[in-house]
Amino acid sequence: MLEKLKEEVCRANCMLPKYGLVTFTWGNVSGIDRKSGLVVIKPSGVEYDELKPEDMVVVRLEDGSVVEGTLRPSSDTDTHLELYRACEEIGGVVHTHSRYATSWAQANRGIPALGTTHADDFHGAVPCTRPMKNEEIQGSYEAETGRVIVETFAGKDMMEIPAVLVASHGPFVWERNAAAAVKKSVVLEEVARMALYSETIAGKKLPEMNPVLLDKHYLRKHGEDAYYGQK
Ligand SMILES: O=C(CO)[C@@H](O)[C@@H](O)COP(=O)(O)O
Repeated sequence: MLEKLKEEVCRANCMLPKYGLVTFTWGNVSGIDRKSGLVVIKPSGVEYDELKPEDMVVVRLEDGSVVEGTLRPSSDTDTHLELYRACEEIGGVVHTHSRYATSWAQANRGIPALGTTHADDFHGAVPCTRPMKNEEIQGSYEAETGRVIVETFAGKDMMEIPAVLVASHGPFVWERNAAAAVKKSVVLEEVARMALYSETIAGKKLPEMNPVLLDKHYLRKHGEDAYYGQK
């Protein structure tokens, strides 16, 4: 079942250590097959260098039930599912505890858009969620995490800023497929690092960049009038 997607998702998971986004098994990638309503995700707690496509777990988008796989799915599966349910355009989701993005999350701060490196990929600051309430943490924690993310994006296009920092936790990133979501996670980590350095050099919390420059750079790469790269 979904052999190609399993291969893609397995490969995408193996990219996490390659790009320095994870320590031990602290991250997961999933991908969705919208036609069947099935999600393929990494098994929980398995070392990346041991992962094989056949180890991937297939779950139902509707209720998270496992339809194929002998291993337990990622502990963050319910958060991934909430994101897929909230936005039809999402095809892949990544969660890591990458050092710089997680540091901003632990500071309960979003990553401000300070320059064009950020604007090329994110059409504005990457937000940080509100802190979760005790009843949310004690309830269906992972699903509630997904709901708090979705709440953070109320009235916004999730594909224009395809990342969030969950307060006191870490980043979740989404894109049209699993590989693209990993690539976006690399960019997120890089802009998180740059924003930290920028504020350190300035010695203060910096204001957001000029919105005209933000639009210019974002729209060079996205939308109908994009002209970056080759046709
Ligand atoms: O948040 C954590 C650990 O605190 C998890 O995201 C991380 O270890 C990955 O877990 P899984 O191996 O995907 O279950």
